Amino acid sequence: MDHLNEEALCRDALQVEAAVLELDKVGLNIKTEQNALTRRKICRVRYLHVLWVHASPEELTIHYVRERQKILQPTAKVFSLQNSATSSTRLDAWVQLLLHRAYGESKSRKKLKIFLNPSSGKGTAVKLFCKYAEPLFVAAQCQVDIQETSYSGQAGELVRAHLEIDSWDAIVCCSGDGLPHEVINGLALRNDAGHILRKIPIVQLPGGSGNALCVNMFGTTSISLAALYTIKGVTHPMDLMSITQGDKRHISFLSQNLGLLAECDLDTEGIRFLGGKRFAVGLLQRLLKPPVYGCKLATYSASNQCSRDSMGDQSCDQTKEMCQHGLPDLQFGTVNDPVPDGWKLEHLETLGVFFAGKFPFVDATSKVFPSARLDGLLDILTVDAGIGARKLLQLFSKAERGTHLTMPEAQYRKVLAYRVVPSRTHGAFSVDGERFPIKPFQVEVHPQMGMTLTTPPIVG
Ligand SMILES: Nc1ncnc2c1ncn2[C@@H]1O[C@H](COP(=O)(O)OP(=O)(O)OP(=O)(O)O)[C@@H](O)[C@H]1O
Repeated sequence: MDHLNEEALCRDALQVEAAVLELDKVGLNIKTEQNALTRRKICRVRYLHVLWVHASPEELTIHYVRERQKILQPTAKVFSLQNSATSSTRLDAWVQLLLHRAYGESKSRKKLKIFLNPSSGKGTAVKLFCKYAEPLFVAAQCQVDIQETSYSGQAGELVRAHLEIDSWDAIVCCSGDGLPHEVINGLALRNDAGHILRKIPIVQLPGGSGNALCVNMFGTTSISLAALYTIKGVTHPMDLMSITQGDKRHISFLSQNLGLLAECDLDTEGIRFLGGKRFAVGLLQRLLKPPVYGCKLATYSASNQCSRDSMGDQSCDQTKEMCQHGLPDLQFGTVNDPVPDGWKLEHLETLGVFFAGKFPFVDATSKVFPSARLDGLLDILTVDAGIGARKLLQLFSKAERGTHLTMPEAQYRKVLAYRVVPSRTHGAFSVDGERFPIKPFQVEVHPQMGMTLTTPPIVG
């Protein structure tokens, strides 16, 4: 390396013993010489994959991941600085530059509260976490506080009572969508719910059968990629919803699902070992004789009044102001109040599917709400039970790509709030994938009242 001295190197390159480390637009290039005369070997590491870097007077260590088929393997390279002429100031500046490019806007060395649900999905969440996610958090120097839940409700109790919750950079649920639902509802019971829900990102590592939060925010079902995106993720607000039923108020972040598709989820618990495939099995079992879930539907939509978009940030700011402490007041009252003026009433006597949601994907492969976004509105899909097996199958196979809305049988609405009064008293109704009783319910959106993490821009 004699031909390369420090002056000859630009600010982005660092000479260490037997190697030159260069930072270009997309990553770090480690150029090592094979022997004194011959070719150089170049190892390229994307900034996304750099987890941590630290330097002592003797050596420089770079922790990064190697990606093979969506599985990330943490690894480290150590470079001797013994005979290096590089000054410590320059070394520090280079390390800071690399860390800055590796993390961008994302906070490095996050403090993470991690809940593992041993009963999620096929029951492998804990094993998968230990094998594919934890080593990445360790290599990235995250402070992790890991808790395997012992019973349903424990994570909710803990986040409700925890005094120093403000110090967590994210709450990570290695689970299905039920545990994030539980955590959000635990936070919602705090006196400072409005502040905390808005501040602390809730993140999912895919450990269940649906894993919709992870798929929507990180675009993956790989647990190691989701762990990397948690390490490198940037904060992203999410709309939350209040659902009132009887005298209770719950918070929902994902969906409300009544009828055929809820049965495919809730009534297939016996074939849990199939993982995500149990939804498809449930659908095939019901295709020829889909259940009928007639209901009265009242909706308050963007066309009834100005849309949330045209209201700009106003409604969001109002929610912010209202909920600095506990939850905001309900704008449309509860399900026990008379239906507010100006709502549109429909009687869907032969309804088969009622599905309302806030994110495009409801599980890893079903893009039921292709136009759902952070707009303060809720998307609703209804399908009549009498459309026939062929059309039903066509509709749900198209939903994989979100192209089902071109079918006239798929009724799609965007609303600010709605109420459903089911005709039945038994059957399947789920909120964020969790079973709820079949009773009248009313839902309204709280724009940007929640927080999560999304993939950093350097994912490209
Ligand atoms: N240790 C535990 N034992 C039993 N149930 C638990 C435990 N910890 C959490 N739970 C409950 O398990 C329920 C389901 O959790 P989760 O969504 O993580 O799994 P899942 O139902 O398999 O996933 P999916 O929603 O993707 O199907 C939640 O209501 C949660 O409160």
